[in-house]
Amino acid sequence: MNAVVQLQSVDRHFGAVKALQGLDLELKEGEVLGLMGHNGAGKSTTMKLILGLIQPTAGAVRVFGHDPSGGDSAHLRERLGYLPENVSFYEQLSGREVLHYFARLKRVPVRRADELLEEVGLGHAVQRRVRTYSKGMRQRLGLAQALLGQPRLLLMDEPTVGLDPMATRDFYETVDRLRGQGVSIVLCSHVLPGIERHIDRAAILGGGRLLAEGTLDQLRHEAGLPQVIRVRTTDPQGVQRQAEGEGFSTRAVNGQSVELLTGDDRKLDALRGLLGGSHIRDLEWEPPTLEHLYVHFDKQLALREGQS
Ligand SMILES: Nc1ncnc2c1ncn2[C@@H]1O[C@H](COP(=O)(O)OP(=O)(O)OP(=O)(O)O)[C@@H](O)[C@H]1O
Repeated sequence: MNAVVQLQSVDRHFGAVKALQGLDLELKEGEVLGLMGHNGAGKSTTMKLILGLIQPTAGAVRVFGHDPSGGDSAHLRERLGYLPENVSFYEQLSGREVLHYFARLKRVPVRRADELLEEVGLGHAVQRRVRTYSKGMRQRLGLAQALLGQPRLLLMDEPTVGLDPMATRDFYETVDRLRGQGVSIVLCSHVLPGIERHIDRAAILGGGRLLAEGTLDQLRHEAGLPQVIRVRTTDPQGVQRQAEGEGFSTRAVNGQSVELLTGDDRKLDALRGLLGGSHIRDLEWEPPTLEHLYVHFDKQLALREGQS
């Protein structure tokens, strides 16, 4: 698979501020990357570098094999869709007028703009002025704008902020569909609710550096966080005794449930031991979520900074 985006040893300084230091990042065709990080971690700077809006202080940025701020930038932008964090439009125009305007800029037939307005669920409000739109409606209009022109690379900053649960679900369906069509996507955020199933890899930035990067499984492996098996039981003390006898850590929860903590290597042993008992009424297994992993890697950064 070809690399659509490639950042090699990228530094970006703003005066004394080292916004990015030695960043290596790659995105392949049809891949969805979640770019995570705390406020000021360097996410927007990374997006701006990929968009060619700014240049690296050191290192190289390549998008479809070209320098995004070089001579091919106009051509590259036709293959790019961007949803900025704070979408703002001409307030006096209607939703349709706004999207027609962007369609002309991107040389896309306005008919496509009308279809997109329907697809993002704004069909009923196309004639209304944007200044009457709610936050979620503006976000939907931003999405439609980003999707104009069938981009092959989509960069989205906090795409689900302001969207209600149905719109969030629709958004992820769109992400899945585009991924199926080979579009490469960067979803940039702190941590987005429900994002796990829709990304191939996550990259966690902190203090301008890449703290961790990989599939969810790779990140779980690297973090080595315990998996939690929560058991509802008629005999919590008995379950705790047995599990601890087998070498697992446990904790009691609300007198009816027990949580058993296990590493990935002993997960099946733990489950077998529990299912062999007769007092189990229900069982839930909770592997570390992306949010747990994010907190873990971010804490490690804080610890390192505390030590230095
Ligand atoms: N134009 C600029 N001038 C000076 N400093 C800047 C500029 N742009 C970004 N920075 C600094 O670079 C660092 C990274 O900023 P960036 O906007 O990339 O973070 P972010 O991860 O997108 O944060 P947030 O989640 O708050 O949007 C911050 O310390 C920020 O203050």
